[in-house]
Amino acid sequence: MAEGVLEIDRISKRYGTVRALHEMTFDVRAGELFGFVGSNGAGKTTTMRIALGVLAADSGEVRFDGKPVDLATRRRIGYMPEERGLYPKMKVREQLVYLAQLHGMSAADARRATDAWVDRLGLTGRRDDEVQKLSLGNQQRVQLAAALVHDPVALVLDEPFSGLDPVAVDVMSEVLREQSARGVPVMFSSHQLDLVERLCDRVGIVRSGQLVANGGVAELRESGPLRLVVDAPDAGEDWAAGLTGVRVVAVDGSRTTVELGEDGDDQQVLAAALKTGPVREFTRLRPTLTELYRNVVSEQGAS
Ligand SMILES: Nc1ncnc2c1ncn2[C@@H]1O[C@H](COP(=O)(O)OP(=O)(O)OP(=O)(O)O)[C@@H](O)[C@H]1O
Repeated sequence: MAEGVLEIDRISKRYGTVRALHEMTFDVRAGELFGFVGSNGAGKTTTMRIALGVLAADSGEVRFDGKPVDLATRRRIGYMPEERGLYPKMKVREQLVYLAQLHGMSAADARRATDAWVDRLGLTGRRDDEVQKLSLGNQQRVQLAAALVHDPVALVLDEPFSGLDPVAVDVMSEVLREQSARGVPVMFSSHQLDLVERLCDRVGIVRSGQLVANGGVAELRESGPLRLVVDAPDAGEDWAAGLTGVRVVAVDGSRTTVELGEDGDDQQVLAAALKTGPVREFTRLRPTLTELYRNVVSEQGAS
């Protein structure tokens, strides 16, 4: 069982005049599913390529299990590159056996592991087909098998869910959960925030080459502003206007959604609503990951 922690420590990278990463820092712990999110060009792929040694950093260090990652360790990390990395003319089984051996497995172990993953990922009927003849979703399953076939100690996956149909998304989710349950640190990037929210133990939001939020999904949501949904059928439209620390964000018929600032008080809102007559609903809401993400991105727009 893998026990390591993958640490990304103050990684900086420039492409000419473009600052792609600036002291990017986070870690992915053993047994953790870490979702890496951020807008296009934020620096996710660059970070993952540096973690795998496909690209050199200008400064900073990547460590696994407390030690700087060297070639031998890299061979033990499962990687799914964004540009994918399969040989189109090679057959599925032949290719996976070959890749497993490149990662140091014996021929017999490579065949055994290949057959197990081919079966697990529903590729048995395709194992003697050339990769280029498979649908994109099936190619992605092969790519996942390639990342897993050598029994990796950590997994780094660049947008593994993009382009998958719902059944394939379920298979991918299940496999990633299984791997993290085995103690493998798993990080993946995605633009599908609902999926990240459902699946991940921890989420990192990257903006302009830096991590601007990092925490458990529940913890991140708790850190966001509290909203209240109040249904007061007899109240006038502006019953909540003028309450201290309260901002009205939506009015839908008799339902009003307000956001509480630091000096806002939910009990004061409830009392004000009750003064107008009956209150049919009073719900506390924390922002979803998607809403938090939008806040982070719009702060970027404002800065
Ligand atoms: N080979 C390259 N040459 C020059 N600039 C590059 C190169 N690769 C990436 N960049 C720039 O570095 C920044 C970070 O890009 P990166 O691909 O890491 O972002 P990303 O978060 O993975 O984006 P996406 O979600 O679109 O995949 C962007 O400004 C990008 O244009």
